[in-house]
Amino acid sequence: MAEYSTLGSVAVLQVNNPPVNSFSHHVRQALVDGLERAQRDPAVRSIVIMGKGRTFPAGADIREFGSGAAVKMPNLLMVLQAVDTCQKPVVSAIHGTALGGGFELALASHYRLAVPSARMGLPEVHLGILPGAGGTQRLPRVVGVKTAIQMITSGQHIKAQQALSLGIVDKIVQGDLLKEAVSFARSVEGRPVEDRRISQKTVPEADKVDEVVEAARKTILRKARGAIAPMTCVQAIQASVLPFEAGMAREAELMAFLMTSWQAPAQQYAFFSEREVRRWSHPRDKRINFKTAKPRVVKSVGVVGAGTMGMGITINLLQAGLKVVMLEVNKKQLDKAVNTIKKTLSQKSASQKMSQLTTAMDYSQLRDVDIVIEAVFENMRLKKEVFRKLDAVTKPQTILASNTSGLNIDEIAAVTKRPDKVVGTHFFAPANVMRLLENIYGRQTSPETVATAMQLGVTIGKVGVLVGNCPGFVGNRMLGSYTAEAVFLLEEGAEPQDVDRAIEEFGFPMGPFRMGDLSGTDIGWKGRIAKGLTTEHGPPPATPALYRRGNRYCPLPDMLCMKGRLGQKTGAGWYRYEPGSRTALPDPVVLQMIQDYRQEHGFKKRTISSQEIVERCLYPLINEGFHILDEGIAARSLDIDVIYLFGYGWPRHTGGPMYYAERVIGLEKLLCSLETYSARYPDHAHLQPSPLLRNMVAKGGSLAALGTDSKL
Ligand SMILES: C/C=C(\C)C(=O)SCCNC(=O)CCNC(=O)[C@H](O)C(C)(C)COP(=O)(O)OP(=O)(O)OC[C@H]1O[C@@H](n2cnc3c(N)ncnc32)[C@H](O)[C@@H]1OP(=O)(O)O
Repeated sequence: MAEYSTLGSVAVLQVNNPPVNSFSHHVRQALVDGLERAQRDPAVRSIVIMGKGRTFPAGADIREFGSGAAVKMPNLLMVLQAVDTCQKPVVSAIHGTALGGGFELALASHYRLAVPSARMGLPEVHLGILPGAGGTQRLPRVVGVKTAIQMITSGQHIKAQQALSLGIVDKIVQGDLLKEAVSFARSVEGRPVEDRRISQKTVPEADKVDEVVEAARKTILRKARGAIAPMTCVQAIQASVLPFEAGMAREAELMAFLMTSWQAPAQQYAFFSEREVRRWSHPRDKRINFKTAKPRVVKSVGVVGAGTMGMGITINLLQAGLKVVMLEVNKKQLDKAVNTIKKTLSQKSASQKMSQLTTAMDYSQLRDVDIVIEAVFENMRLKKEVFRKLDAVTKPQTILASNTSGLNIDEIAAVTKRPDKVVGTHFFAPANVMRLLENIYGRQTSPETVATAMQLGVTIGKVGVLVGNCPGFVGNRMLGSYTAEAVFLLEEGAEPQDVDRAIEEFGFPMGPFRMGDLSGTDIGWKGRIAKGLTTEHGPPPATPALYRRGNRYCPLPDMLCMKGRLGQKTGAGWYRYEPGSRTALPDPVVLQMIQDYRQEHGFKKRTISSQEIVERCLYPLINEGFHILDEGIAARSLDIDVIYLFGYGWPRHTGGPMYYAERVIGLEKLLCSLETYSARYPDHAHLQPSPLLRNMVAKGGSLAALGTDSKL
């Protein structure tokens, strides 16, 4: 609701709809009623609108989308029209986050005040829609088309000070917002409101709009990678040079197009899933969950290993205000890491944050920390050695976490006397940037330990997802079938750039080969050597070239590594790189290597369509997701989707692999395609449809229902 009160001549409307004061139907109704009441009351000469509790309205109620409540009158447009055309000055007083419809409400007001900590913006693009309550028409009238495009297509929030510089906010107020707003409202009483109406202004430099739009188009199309909302936002902004009513009509038309697209619900699903993962449960025992398990307090963290991952994790922990003891046995590496950490932390807070960091070369210095995150090389023997030492030196309550990307947590835990306090915390590189934290539940991990790892994720600003223990966990296990199929495509006739192009056109920031070059082609190679699938000098003795342990195997990635082509770091991998450049250039040497290989093994080169590339790479990945759900490694399909959205660059506008499978491809079609491909390639095991997928197609049922139905 919106609470109505008066303070002398000022009517105050306070939106009260926790947690974020969104514009649910009852709020819209209360605002319209409040405005009418204020208009009617001769004693009222000005109106203040603000939010109660933590924030100014953060936009429309996204939970209403697609339901009757969203279209129930009055809609938001009517509320904003009432504000804009009000005869008495309306002042929006902003604190917290004025987002989406909330920011649009502020723009429809005649004056805007903000506290210094306030932030504002139009993030609708992240929900697959556009600011459809006049945001695409009013914002350019204040800041110009170029800035409006930047703000609306990025969805970024800006701070109060920047809003002031851009002319969005009239004044930044210190102290009590209500008091300040009421006093400001009094000061503008009696002044004409006509020239305060943004809707009646014209767009600055309107004659240059086509030029600006054209310049923005290329960048936006490249960045959007298949998402339709960003460019549709631009089209709406372009219409802001028309008379206001005509621009609003165009905005409404484009909004209707986006609202009815398949991408909007996918992005709204992504929004809620990102938050839903916080309500975790044990994948196989739903009685153990975020409500029943209590985390331990974590104030200090040990990090073992000062390589790329250890360094990134340390930065992340320091940024969150935690005390860190970073252990590295190699002094040179330790010094290098400290320098990099210092440089990476923001200038403003570097010295304060660095004072929270202790470096160590001796394990005994980790004795008092609350949790240790091991981030040494991905090698079981080494990890076991580290865990034995940690178990010996740390206090009994200390939780021991491994940043393994796929090794067996139970095997690591077994070398300690506290397997209940061992957990997997899989960070993604760069660890101080990537939002995903895949937490792994071992067989003996206690609920308290899991709750602590999940809470630590929240503390350090990660999106934490809890999964069970299996090789590669969820993310890398699914990725395995994707990369395997990508190299099989090379055998048949595709070139690395064909595969990458198709996957990037689908929406990934990078295809598998460019990604391989970035992370280092030797990472997978070392893993295959460790598993005995290959050696540093070629296939193990007496191994058929194209098979390992009965499974189809493509040795092309091993051959690449044997040539010393380890990716960007060696200037050559699947592509070549000019010195100092990260641009992947197709390399005749690699193409020849692939061609020779095809000839040697009797593969006949054929042209492979982008559609086949996408299906062959992504369908097995999704299929593995069904296996994972079936085995209870992930509790819900949304957990898998969030892992892929936040850790693997899966395009957000498709909702994530499992959402995409069910809502966009359709399970029946997915099954049919997998059956077709597996009939064509009977020895590609990952193309064999999962029993769960077959079952769901045969019996019906949704992935969402699967997540909420406890298997126990
Ligand atoms: C047409 C369309 C129009 C006019 C629009 O306005 S579209 C909506 C535009 N606004 C947004 O996209 C804002 C979305 N919300 C956020 O960015 C953040 O929630 C926040 C910055 C406002 C607050 O962040 P934080 O403090 O981290 O809190 P959470 O993100 O965890 O959110 C708390 C709970 O509130 C729910 N929520 C948030 N925004 C909305 C909303 N607009 N409608 C409905 N519900 C919303 C969110 O899901 C959390 O719920 P729980 O998970 O706690 O149940």
